[in-house]
Amino acid sequence: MHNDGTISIIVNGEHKRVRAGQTIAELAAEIGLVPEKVAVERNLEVVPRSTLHETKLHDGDELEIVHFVGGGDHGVAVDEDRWEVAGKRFRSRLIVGTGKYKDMAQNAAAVEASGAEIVTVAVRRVNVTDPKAPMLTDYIDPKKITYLPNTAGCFTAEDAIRTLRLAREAGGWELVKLEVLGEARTLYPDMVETLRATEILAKEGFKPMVYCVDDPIAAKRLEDVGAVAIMPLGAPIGSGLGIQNKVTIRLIVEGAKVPVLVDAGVGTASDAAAAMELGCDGVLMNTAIAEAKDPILMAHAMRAAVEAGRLAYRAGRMGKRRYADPSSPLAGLI
Ligand SMILES: CC(=O)[C@@H](O)[C@H](O)COP(=O)(O)O
Repeated sequence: MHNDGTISIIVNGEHKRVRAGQTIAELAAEIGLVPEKVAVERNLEVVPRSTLHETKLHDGDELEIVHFVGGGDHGVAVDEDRWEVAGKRFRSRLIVGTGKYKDMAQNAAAVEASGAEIVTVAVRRVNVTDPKAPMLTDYIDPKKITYLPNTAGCFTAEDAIRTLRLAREAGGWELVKLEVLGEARTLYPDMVETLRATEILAKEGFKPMVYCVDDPIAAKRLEDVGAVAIMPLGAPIGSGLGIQNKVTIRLIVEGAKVPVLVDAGVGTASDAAAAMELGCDGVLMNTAIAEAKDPILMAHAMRAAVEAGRLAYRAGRMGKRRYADPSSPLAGLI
């Protein structure tokens, strides 16, 4: 015991001074736990819960005190997790497309089920400005959902820039998704044209999120010329093949100072989870939801997968081993 009437103990690995004669229940309450809902080990021995109110602490005790399952709040701070692009914050890390759906109503229902806060719209194909024709904005409220105009179908920098200038004139959009395709067969991005367009658009005040190859050096160049997000393909657009090169996606994530979102090629929920487990900030997809047998159910699945992948990334996966390792230690078996 110390001169001031306290004793030294270790609680959950941390040194602590407490009043001599204090009970374990009092200590639990002091550290914010409900004594009736804790499990306690003292000096590696389990302390029965029924005795916590009378068991006094001794100098040098080492305690492990935790809320037992069902007793405490094991919730994870999912809701506090946000990502940010060009100064805008979002909770959902899933961006969905607006092509290939049966109709706009089905598209809207899928967006709702996905929990997405951003939809991307091919401004050359989808009507968002002519009130005389069916408008997507009648189904997906632009006050609640951020519209991200994209340049789908553009094969030159000039084409893409012209499309986005028109979009800005019509709807005021500055946060845009740039894609400049190299050829119709593979729909691979033309990186020379993409870099050129990114630089011009950024100088004109646009905030381009840029579809690109899964190449860490190209990603750096894009960032240098003003891309506000890097969007490497997981696999060719509409292929549903899943992430073909996890190594390069991881390298892009490690090197980027702006958000990285896998764009294109996701086929099913595990592909989306894999992208998030690599540390991507989000995933953009269209075909996997729109062409599922039940697009609304798939939108739910994608939402869950993106959230699960993100949680797993934050949690930090265990290391891989070459050989088995027993789940219950074998040492000390009788
Ligand atoms: C780059 C591009 O066009 C993508 O936004 C595409 O629309 C999505 O690709 P998936 O249809 O493969 O999800």
